[in-house]
Amino acid sequence: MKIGCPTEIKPQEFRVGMTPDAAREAVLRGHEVVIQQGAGLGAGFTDEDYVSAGAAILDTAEEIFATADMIVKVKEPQAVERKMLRENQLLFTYLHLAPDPEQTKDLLESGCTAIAYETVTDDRGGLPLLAPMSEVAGRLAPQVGAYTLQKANGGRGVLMGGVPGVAPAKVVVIGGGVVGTHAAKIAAGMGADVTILDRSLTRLKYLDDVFGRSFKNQYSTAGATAELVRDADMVIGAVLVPGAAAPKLVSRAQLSEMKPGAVLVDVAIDQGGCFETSKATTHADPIYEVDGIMHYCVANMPGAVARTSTQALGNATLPFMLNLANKGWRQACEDDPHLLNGLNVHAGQLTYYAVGEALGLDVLSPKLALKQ
Ligand SMILES: NC(=O)C1=CN([C@@H]2O[C@H](COP(=O)(O)OP(=O)(O)OC[C@H]3O[C@@H](n4cnc5c(N)ncnc54)[C@H](O)[C@@H]3O)[C@@H](O)[C@H]2O)C=CC1
Ligand SMILES: CC(=O)C(=O)O
Ligand SMILES: [Mg+2]
Repeated sequence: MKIGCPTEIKPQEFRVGMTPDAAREAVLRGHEVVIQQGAGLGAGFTDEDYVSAGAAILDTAEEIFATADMIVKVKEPQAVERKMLRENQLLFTYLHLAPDPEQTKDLLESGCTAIAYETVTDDRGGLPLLAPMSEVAGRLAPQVGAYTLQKANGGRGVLMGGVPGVAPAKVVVIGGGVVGTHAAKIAAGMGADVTILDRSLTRLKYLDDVFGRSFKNQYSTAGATAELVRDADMVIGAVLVPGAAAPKLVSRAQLSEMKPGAVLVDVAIDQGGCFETSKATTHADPIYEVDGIMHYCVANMPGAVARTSTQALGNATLPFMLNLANKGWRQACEDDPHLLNGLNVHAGQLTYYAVGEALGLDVLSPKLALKQ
């Protein structure tokens, strides 16, 4: 198979879909790998690194999209990229279609087959291709939140860990999955007073067993959330209902009850955000204010630490990418129901129920898509 990896073009996105190591693994299995010139530079990989791994370098994205059987990326294809996708071409990347009707329409029109990293599953109920970026975004959230809390950045001027004689910042993390757990670990490590909310008791029990007293946890109800948010210096939004738009858990009206200069970090923004006032921002202009509350809502947070993120994502996608290349998408998905769960679009039809529900579109069963 010919595998193509273009340069990411989303603003301030420095990750790349394939590392030189991933390219080498594909070449060793007899595949042809084409990388867009300079695609790896943002993550610290030169064209020479890819050539040493056996890949070929092409000058433009047009050439990559025109020749590759499978496109491996990081972020959802942008409008100009969607125009280059072809019928029968396989796209393997993050998509986040539920909050994105325009992208969905373009992918359906392209006739491509699209497997979304964020809906591939594993046999422990996890999301193995979302997890590495959730780890990164979770660990980044208190870091960017702490910066936003600084007075000059619009925040309350509160130090995460406080100092002897002065209380630390109160951090509330809504959602105790991968993002939330990593966020809580780092925030607690910075000395903050941290509480995680989740609506899964099993998850809360796990957090309690593993993390003991380093942070508190509470069952997520509207009442508990409102009370904690009112008193918080920083709220980190980390919920997920897989494939679906994020539930709105903090309303605009609640902002007026919060402390002026408190910070909301909405990591769940790539699924539409879990605060009513969230709108996606970029690394170039990440922070905005609503009713005196600072919002950080960057939809591709891991791009800020592109090298760490590219390596972490590459480790997770590699076995799936190799299976897709070795067997073709149909056989690979037939053999692995977890990979089939990643199928979101095939030949003009949606194949993921939660996306169909969010966008009011018909869905073809993924199992039937395998036959088409
Ligand atoms: N902005 C960015 O750059 C990035 C965003 N993300 C996003 O972060 C979000 C979280 O991802 P993960 O932690 O990997 O998901 P996860 O599935 O590991 O955890 C989500 C948690 O939310 C909980 N939850 C669901 N509804 C809830 C509610 N109403 N109240 C409290 N808890 C609730 C679930 O029980 C689960 O424990 C996703 O939307 C993901 O796409 C992930 C990585 C990067
Ligand atoms: C998860 C995701 O969308 C990202 O890492 O950008
Ligand atoms: Mg994202």
